[in-house]
Amino acid sequence: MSGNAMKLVVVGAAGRMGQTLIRTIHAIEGAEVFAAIEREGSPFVGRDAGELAGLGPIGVKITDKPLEAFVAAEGVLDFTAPAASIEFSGLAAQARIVHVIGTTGCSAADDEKIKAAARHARIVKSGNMSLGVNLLGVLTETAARALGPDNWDIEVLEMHHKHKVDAPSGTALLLGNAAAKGRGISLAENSVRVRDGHTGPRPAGTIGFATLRGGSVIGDHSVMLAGEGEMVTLSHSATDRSIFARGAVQAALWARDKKPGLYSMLDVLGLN
Ligand SMILES: NC(=O)C1=CN([C@@H]2O[C@H](COP(=O)(O)OP(=O)(O)OC[C@H]3O[C@@H](n4cnc5c(N)ncnc54)[C@H](OP(=O)(O)O)[C@@H]3O)[C@@H](O)[C@H]2O)C=CC1
Ligand SMILES: O=C(O)C1=N[C@H](C(=O)O)C[C@H](O)C1
Repeated sequence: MSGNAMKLVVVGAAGRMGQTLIRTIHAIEGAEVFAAIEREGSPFVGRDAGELAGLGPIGVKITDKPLEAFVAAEGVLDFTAPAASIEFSGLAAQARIVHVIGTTGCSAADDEKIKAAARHARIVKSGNMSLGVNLLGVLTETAARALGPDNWDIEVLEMHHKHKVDAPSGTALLLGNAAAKGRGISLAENSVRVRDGHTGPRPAGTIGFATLRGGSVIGDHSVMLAGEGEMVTLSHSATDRSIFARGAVQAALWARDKKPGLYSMLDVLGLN
């Protein structure tokens, strides 16, 4: 670890992404696991974060005191749940630090609160922190713009592990938004999120979503552009959660010298 290593707090440190983040930060020269947080009453409070993540002890005990950790740190990596991420964004604003939010399933009202916190915190939020998916978003926007709505129908298909609690996935919505941007329309006004029973024919110009859940799938996404007699499919398959963790650390390092504001992974990766 270098003397200038960025001091990072991992919230939700015992979760699937929390443990992956601990391992990833530990392996990166320019970053340091400064603190690890779980909720009050969690059985993991008091445990060594490295030991829990399979690294062996790293001398960082999991606590339930986020503000104490934030005021002495430079950034927080947050893959938890919407209510928790809103609370953490307020604390990151108080501490004037970087807040990287990977949490999905936030409502429009949640996003407004995060935007308000970004007046004082440097927040990077994305439904997917991987380079591959963000490139897929750019390709989706280009394809949607080139093919147009008259003869091409767009469907976004995703599959995740059986523990996932939100649908469609944050990535599916990111890709749907990219398609909508390519077409110059609003996703909220043109999406079909559920189909069941006698649905009637497909409304022209809509963007459809289909959700599959099962097993241990880390995250598979396809954007299908279906035309008359042909189909273009753009896909991404995640085979290791470290792709999200590496992206989150890259986002924190990128935001270290930025002004307060709300940024996306497209800003971090220079794809905007
Ligand atoms: N943007 C991206 O690239 C990615 C986003 N994600 C998203 O990240 C989120 C987490 O996913 P995953 O790791 O699989 O989920 P997990 O359920 O495995 O982990 C979430 C962790 O956060 C903890 N937590 C919840 N609330 C709080 C709180 N108030 N304070 C402290 N800790 C809290 C949970 O504790 P407890 O169990 O006690 O509730 C749990 O340990 C999801 O929204 C998922 O969609 C996942 C991968 C990539
Ligand atoms: O919950 C997950 O696991 C994942 N969530 C993110 C999403 O909702 O898109 C990103 C990734 O696909 C894994």
